[in-house]
Amino acid sequence: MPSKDNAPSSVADSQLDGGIPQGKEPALIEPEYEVEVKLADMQADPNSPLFSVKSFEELNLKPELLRGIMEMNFRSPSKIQERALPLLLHNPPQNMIAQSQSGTGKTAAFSLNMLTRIDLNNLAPQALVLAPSRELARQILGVIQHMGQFMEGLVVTPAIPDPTHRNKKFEGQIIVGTPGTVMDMVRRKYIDSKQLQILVLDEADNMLDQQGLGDQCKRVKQMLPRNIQTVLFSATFPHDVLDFAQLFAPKANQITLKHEELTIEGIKQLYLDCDGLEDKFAVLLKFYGLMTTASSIIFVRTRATAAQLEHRMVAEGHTVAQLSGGLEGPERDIIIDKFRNGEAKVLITTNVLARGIDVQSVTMVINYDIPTHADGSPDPETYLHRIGRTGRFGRVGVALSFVHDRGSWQALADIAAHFKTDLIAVDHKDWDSVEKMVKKVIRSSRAGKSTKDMNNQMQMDGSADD
Ligand SMILES: Nc1ncnc2c1ncn2[C@@H]1O[C@H](COP(=O)(O)OP(=O)(O)OP(=O)(O)O)[C@@H](O)[C@H]1O
Repeated sequence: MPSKDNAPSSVADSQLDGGIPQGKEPALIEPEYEVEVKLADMQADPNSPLFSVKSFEELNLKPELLRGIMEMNFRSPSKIQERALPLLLHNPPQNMIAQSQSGTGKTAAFSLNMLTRIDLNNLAPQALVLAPSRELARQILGVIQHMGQFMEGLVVTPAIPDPTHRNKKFEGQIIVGTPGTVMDMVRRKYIDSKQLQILVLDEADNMLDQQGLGDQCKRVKQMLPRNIQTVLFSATFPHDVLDFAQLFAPKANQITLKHEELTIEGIKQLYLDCDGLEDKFAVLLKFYGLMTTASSIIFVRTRATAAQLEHRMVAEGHTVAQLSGGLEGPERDIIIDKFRNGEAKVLITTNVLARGIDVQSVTMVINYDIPTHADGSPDPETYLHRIGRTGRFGRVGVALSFVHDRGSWQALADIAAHFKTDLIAVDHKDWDSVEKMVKKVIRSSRAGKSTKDMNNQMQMDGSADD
């Protein structure tokens, strides 16, 4: 990010001005990144071919599970799947702490391990997944069901707040839930924990955060069998949380990312400098005048801002949906489902949906408020998770952050410095170039262009094409 005194470079100057050819839809290619593998067994060689696979077939999966993967159109494992799966599936089961960029297929990695290890003839819970939001828990449940669709007898059960599921046992080989509900249900013996063999924490750094869900997750774990295989996945593991993660999942095999590999090259990170709060809203409206068809998520800091923004945007004639923790569960389910199926194109939300949500049509993430911790300091992890709602599995996407005063500008500059990335300034006095850029990314995304296709094309074609 340039200093505030430097004249901002307009989007017209940016890389985004390459022309994208229309043509056949290519297979998506994961962005390049390196992972570091540290094995619990110090004698073993982490680079041994035993601990990496290049195809799903090499994993000796059950045929019906392999069929499920093919049905999902997964042609080959992603990098995290290549490295994590042999370690997860190895016997005797070992704990794992694994980090990989957003949208690179962590869900499939931990789901395949569970689907491989469960006994379908036994309806007692054998694997438990904890996720930080009901939306993410429901999404993970959907992935497991999709992947296991040919496994006869498979039952996957949600454990999220549900008024229709009172005083009933939770049956099913795999339970996916949020920590509060799971803690309550295990304690009251509605979830029988005796035969649980696997515990997965998705978004593990968030789940182990001592200021937030850490206490609940710790209590759940204390009620589970001692030798349970504990699997922790996230795109981010700040150092202090990693220390606690190592206590939570002792002797774990570890897969980590280099710090500078954290941001995804397919997500074009831009920012817009506004003249105060009212101007910020006016610029947002103007921006949405350009954005007619693509799906986007607008992140704000508080529930009150989410509701207010919804109200004001609707009054201006925009069709938007709003989801925050203030709404009841079933209402939240309706809203996210509407967004997933494209009925609502714009979703205004808080950090409740910052993590994990996978809606491939999202081409744009807007940080209307820059993410900060409760004490007001910048929150780079949340920034990374928020922008990771676009650019999924090698797709292209745009993350646009609004700054409106010295404080928000500094917070964004600190976040950019943290990830050693440059943010490109959008000149909102030059709406023509903004419009061109937005349309180009939307078009590439719709055509299923991968990051590589787009970057290659940009190198070949330096000038604007429309
Ligand atoms: N091997 C694969 N081949 C093709 N697509 C895949 C493969 N693995 C996963 N995907 C797809 O990639 C997308 C992102 O996967 P997933 O939601 O698991 O990402 P993630 O790493 O958990 O991201 P986040 O950190 O945001 O939670 C999904 O739509 C999924 O279907």
